[in-house]
Amino acid sequence: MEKIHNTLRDSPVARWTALILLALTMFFAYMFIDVLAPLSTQLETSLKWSPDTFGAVAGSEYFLNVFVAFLIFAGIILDRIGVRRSAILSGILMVIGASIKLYGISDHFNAGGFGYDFFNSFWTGFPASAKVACMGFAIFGCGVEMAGITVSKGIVKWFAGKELALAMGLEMAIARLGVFSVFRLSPYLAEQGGITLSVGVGTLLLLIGLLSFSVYFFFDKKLDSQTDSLRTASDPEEEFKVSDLKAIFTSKTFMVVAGLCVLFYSAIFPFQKFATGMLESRLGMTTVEAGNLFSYFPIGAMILTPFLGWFIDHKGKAATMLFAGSLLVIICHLIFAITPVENFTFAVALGAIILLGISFSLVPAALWPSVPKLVDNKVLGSAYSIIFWIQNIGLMLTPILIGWSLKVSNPGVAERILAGEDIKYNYTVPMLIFAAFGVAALALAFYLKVLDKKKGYGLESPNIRK
Ligand SMILES: N[C@@H](Cc1c[nH]cn1)C(=O)NCC(=O)O
Repeated sequence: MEKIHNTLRDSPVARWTALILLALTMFFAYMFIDVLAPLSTQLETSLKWSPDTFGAVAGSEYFLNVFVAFLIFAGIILDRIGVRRSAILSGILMVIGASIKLYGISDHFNAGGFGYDFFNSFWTGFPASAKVACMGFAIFGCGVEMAGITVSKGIVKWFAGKELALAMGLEMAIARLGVFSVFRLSPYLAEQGGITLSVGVGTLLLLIGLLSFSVYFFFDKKLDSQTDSLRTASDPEEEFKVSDLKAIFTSKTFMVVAGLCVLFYSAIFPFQKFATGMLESRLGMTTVEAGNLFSYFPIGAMILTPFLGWFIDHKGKAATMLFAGSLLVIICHLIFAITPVENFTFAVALGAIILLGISFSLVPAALWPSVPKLVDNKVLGSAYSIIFWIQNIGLMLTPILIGWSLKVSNPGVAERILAGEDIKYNYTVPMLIFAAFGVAALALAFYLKVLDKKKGYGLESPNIRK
């Protein structure tokens, strides 16, 4: 049979190359998200960032997305201007935000450089370095979340009806590799040239990411021109209208998925920021050792996610995976929270980290490819942006809550560390809070299974139809 109607997405080489270009930027973006995560101890001694300051900086990534609702606009922008332009815009935002954060923690700024006096003149309990870092991280956060929804819509554009979940799984695997790399690299770089070197390298890598998005731009343009020329007058592309968003907000199932997403991810991403400190404290390790141990978490997720993506493409069972992943997150956080000191060995910690890695494969592999089953393609960018927006509320508040709970459940410890004493925080209360998020996510995962069975969304069905 002669093949007609071929576009670039029908060529495996072209669509996998497009995926690699998108994923490479996300690799660098995820590195930057956690570049300070393994350095909480150094930040406390060198820049006087107490746990609540550290938590606030971690949460600041989401400030503009949540309060200015940038993510909602980002979804509308994406649905209006398309994947390639949205990718470039998000890449530029990431580079600008990262550069501001780098300036805030730099020796130059903290030795009285431009703007220091101003940022040091108000709310003196919060260091000037942290204020500028928050500003930069908030702008970076707009970029990274916009990039996240853009990449998701981009993958659907290239892989719908093909290896969609596998492609999404691979993109996430590459992002997890970024987290693994930064947990290894950041403490090492900080040891060699200080925290500025770690953040400086992270910023430079984001520039390379922007370059990768720029190359993707041309692939996307070519695909669009081919798709447009194949489109017939009787089959015009459906125009996006803001009023279409009503269907998303009024879908109960969509809201359950969004709720599950915010609860699950609140037990994961904010935990990444505190995990190194927790392991240092519970196992009496150095920062480098704790960073190395925790790096098995993203590696576990990296290995498993594409396989689970393949499984969902061919066999389905996404809703069951969401349930299993939520259950595992509870077990792991409870292990960290309540295992007695004498039983909390390296092996126990490693086992819990690997289990958490499995959980972090099950939920993302199942969640993101399920969204196109719940909404129309013309509002897909907005659907991802609304889920990310709801997720960002949790990701913003949780590190603040955890930093605060760590401080109040350890009265006087921050002051004694600042005075030079070598003592550690007790992480029981923060870890119980993380476990509680898991319990709530499990309840929603169960409800989602019930809804799917009743309404037949096909969440348990394979993506590839034979
Ligand atoms: N919100 C995005 C991107 C992100 C990563 N860390 C903080 N924000 C997201 O959740 N992506 C999905 C994933 O599983 O990485």
